[in-house]
Amino acid sequence: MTGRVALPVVHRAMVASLATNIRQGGTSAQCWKYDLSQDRSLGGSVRIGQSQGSFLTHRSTNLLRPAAGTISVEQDDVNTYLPKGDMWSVHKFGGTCMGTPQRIQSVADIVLSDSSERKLVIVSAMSKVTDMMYNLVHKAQSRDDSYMIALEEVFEKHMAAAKDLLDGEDLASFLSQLHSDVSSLRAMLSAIYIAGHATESFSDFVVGHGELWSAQMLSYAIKKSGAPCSWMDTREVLVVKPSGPNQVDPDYLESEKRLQKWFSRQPAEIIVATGFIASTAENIPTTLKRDGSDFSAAIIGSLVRARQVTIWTDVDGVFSADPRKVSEAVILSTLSYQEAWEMSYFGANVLHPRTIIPVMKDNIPIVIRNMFNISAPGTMICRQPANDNGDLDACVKSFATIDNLALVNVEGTGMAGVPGTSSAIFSVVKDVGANVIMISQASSEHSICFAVPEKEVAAVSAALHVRFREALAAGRLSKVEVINGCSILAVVGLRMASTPGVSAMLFDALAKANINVRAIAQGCSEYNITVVLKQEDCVRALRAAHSRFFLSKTTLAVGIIGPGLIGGTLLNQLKDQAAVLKENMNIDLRVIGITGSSTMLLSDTGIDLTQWKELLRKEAEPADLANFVRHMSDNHVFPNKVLVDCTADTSVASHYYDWLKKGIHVITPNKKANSGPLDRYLKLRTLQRASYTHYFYEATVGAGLPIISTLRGLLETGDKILRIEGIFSGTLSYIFNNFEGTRTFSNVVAEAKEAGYTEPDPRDDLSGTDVARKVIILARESGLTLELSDIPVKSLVPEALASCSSADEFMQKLPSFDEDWAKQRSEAEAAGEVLRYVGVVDAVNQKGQVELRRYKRDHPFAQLSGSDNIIAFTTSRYKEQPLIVRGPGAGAEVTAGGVFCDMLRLASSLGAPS
Ligand SMILES: NC(=O)c1ccc[n+]([C@@H]2O[C@H](COP(=O)([O-])OP(=O)(O)OC[C@H]3O[C@@H](n4cnc5c(N)ncnc54)[C@H](O)[C@@H]3O)[C@@H](O)[C@H]2O)c1
Ligand SMILES: N[C@@H](CCO)C(=O)O
Ligand code: NA
Repeated sequence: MTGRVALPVVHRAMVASLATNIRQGGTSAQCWKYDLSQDRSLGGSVRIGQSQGSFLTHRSTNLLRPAAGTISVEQDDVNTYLPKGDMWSVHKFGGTCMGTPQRIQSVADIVLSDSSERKLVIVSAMSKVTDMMYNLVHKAQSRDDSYMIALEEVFEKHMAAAKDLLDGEDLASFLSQLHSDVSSLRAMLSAIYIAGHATESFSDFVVGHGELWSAQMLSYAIKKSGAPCSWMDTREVLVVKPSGPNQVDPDYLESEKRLQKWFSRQPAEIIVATGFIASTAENIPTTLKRDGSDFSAAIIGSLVRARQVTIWTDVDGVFSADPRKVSEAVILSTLSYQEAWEMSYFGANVLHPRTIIPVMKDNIPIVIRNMFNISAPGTMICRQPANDNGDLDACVKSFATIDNLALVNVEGTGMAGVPGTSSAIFSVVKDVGANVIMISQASSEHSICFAVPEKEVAAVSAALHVRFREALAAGRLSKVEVINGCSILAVVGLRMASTPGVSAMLFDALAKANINVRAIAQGCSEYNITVVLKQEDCVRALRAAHSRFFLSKTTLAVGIIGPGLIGGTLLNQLKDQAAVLKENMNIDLRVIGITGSSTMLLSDTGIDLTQWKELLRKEAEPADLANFVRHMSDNHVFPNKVLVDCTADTSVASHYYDWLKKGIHVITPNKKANSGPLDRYLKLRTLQRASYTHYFYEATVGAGLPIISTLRGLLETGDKILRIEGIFSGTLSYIFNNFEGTRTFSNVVAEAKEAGYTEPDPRDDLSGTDVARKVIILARESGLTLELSDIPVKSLVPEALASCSSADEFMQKLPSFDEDWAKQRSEAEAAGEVLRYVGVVDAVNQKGQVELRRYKRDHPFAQLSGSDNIIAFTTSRYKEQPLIVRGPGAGAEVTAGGVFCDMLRLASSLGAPS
């Protein structure tokens, strides 16, 4: 029948009515109507009747016009049109995603939430079903009649899932299909049982049912929401031909034709298609073999020129390294096809390279996403990711390892310049059926080395010895050597090509981790650098290399010694602030060790600071400072390490020199090193000045107050220090600020101890030693070469108590001296004065002094409160009026804050943003 339709200028609606006319004439042109009226990217030609009518889409006006005059439409010739291009989004859901009725419902929800105009959804069988189906075949052909029970289980599983998921007519029609499929399977299996043999196509026929059922269930689940959805048995569409053992090639032309035809019958907006299965050109059911469903998705994505193919799985995307080996591994946002390809070779759980080919030729991006964590954006695999920022470290995308390899080294002077040696070697390897994983030959041609799986190396070596017996005997070859126990570390990144310095960074990281490289290979494509090393070094190498490229350069591995009042407070401050620092300043602080005097806690990647106290109690090991330091220096994951000494211990302080020598930075509020023997101090400072390893100690004087940094600032800018004078003891400041006649002296001392101002032993404060240490520290910082013993100190510890064996005993006995103190105080008060304990650095006369003085009530030193320190710097520039720093100079929070500040100073000297 012929219809005649005039189309001078046709708007979309007109095309719809044209299609209606055709349909009324008896042609099934639904899809044509559908496409023409909705498809913005439509173009090309439609053969209608005798004449060739070209419909051109005018993209800006949405007008369709026939290229020439009037078109006669003849029903038989109406070509259906499969829309292609931007509007198609292809999704693939694997077995795990289809594991339960609830998950199938979630899959339906994900599909429905995709706003693409058209969606093609490829599904695998419900999880475990493919194995169950193979097992049916296996049982039947082994004449094990329990295949019948196993078939019943398959039936039950799908019936139960369908009953959970569907209802009403949908359920009824699915179950009736399931019944009928199971009957034919029963017949097929019985035939296999009788024959005792299943051909590949019989087996493929049986196995493919898992996908048929899951696709139908999902399409019903989607339809429930009212969305137009059809399901597709891809055996009607996908045509493949065998191309090797366990491998098939798609026949794109034939598949496309069949897809067109299929679509003309069922032009739904959403199509759920079976993954994994296909048919031969002769319509015999077959499968796409390994990774079949991903492959189906890629082929179909290419057939419809999809906008994107999304592979849904149960991981957030592709990691930069195996996260079981590298806890720092990150999800990559993009990968090029080549990179994905390289990585899949190295066993990264990406995609089979074959899967990438169909989409790669059309530049269709593949996105790998986690169906159980929809908020994760996943990894996009596309042509050339656009996130290049020009950084060296951005050139490397990922790291992978292969274990259980052996290197074979064929060496000898007779190889150089002799064509055919390598051909002879590798034909031997081929003949024993071994797989060569990498090859390296230096240009001197004296040796060829290659890696094979360890289990194949004995055969390879034996065959080489036979083949080269004469050459070995004649000395032309000196040896055929096998090195067992090797691993490969592969570094993958498209942009390594043409970026100088990448391999230097890699090898530097390996060298710093003290890892010996046995062999190296880099193809001239430069996508991959392969390094062979000892298997036992492999994970360490992987971590060291990964951290070099992926960790922020201002990542600091921190070891805390002495988690007492200050150390503990610091740990809590780090816990609260770490995330902010990382987010805002890219400073990544990881506490990888905490040691007290009896126990220590170690971690390779970072201790959970929300529970450091518990962990230190429960999971700690006996403290051992040498092991603790070894743990820090042996860690090659982190680019920088710092030990923070929060003890008051002299022996801990005596190690700073060695630590700095090892390249470990040191930060401390402990005064012992800087106020200890002068020669040691000078040696330490000389080393500090000569190296790029840092030593910071701001909290040793005035706790968190900027005393050391102020002094440094003055000196470094050329100012001359004349005198530093002040109240340097938080404890003694507190005591004399509060000893006003209302409480006894010993009570006030106890309060200061309680408030955390005192040294672990308050006698260190009362004796003036603590102040003397601070005076020495500032004096030495100003260039004076004084020993602690050079400072005359007025001790406030009653002579009788100096020999108390403990701080507790001292505190208990202190009240007996309260009367003396009360007397001193009243005498001062009577004179309108207060008692203040002061320290002085007299730079002009090169000396220091610590004493208890009386000051008039209106003197600045008399105005302090709490644990205030006040330090006055008189210098050439600040001569008339000294520069004064004042504020709380003791206490847990301010001191820990001062130590923390030093850590950030360190980070900033390592390059953190300001
Ligand atoms: N408290 C303050 O206001 C203040 C102010 C500035 C500086 N500081 C200095 O801070 C340091 C710590 O003071 P604190 O008040 O926290 O003392 P603390 O006694 O509360 O803590 C010291 C911790 O170090 C541990 N320790 C001692 N020797 C050790 C060793 N060899 N190995 C490992 N751990 C060891 C102790 O067990 C204790 O847990 C001292 O050097 C002190 O001078 C304190
Ligand atoms: N015990 C010291 C701590 C600060 O170094 C003081 O009281 O000042
Ligand atoms: Na300070």
